[in-house]
Amino acid sequence: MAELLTDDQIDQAIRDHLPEWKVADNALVRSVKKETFLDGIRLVATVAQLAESMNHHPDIDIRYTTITFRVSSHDAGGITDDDLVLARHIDTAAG
Ligand SMILES: C[C@H](O)[C@H](O)[C@H]1CNC2=NC(N)=NC(=O)C2=N1
Repeated sequence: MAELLTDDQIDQAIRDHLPEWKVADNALVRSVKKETFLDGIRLVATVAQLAESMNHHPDIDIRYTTITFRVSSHDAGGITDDDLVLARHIDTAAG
């Protein structure tokens, strides 16, 4: 199981690599606004494949064309490197 990151490590990672993300309730959170509902669903499907390949899964909230991803390591009870990696993959998929 990946090690929990410190608040400073998380803040540094957001500053350096994940500027679209914020920390809320011990998780990384980002919303993505797509042009259409189906564009959003396609993004969800892409992220789902990535998550399965990593065996690390985001919480996903779908509201019309806005998709919100919430990423944390359930087993570790907070934010780990696995979450940073998944967040980077989500950014790539989101375009
Ligand atoms: C049994 C299975 O490998 C675990 O439950 C995996 C599944 N996906 C997961 N996803 C996330 N975000 N955190 C986990 O701790 C986690 N654990």
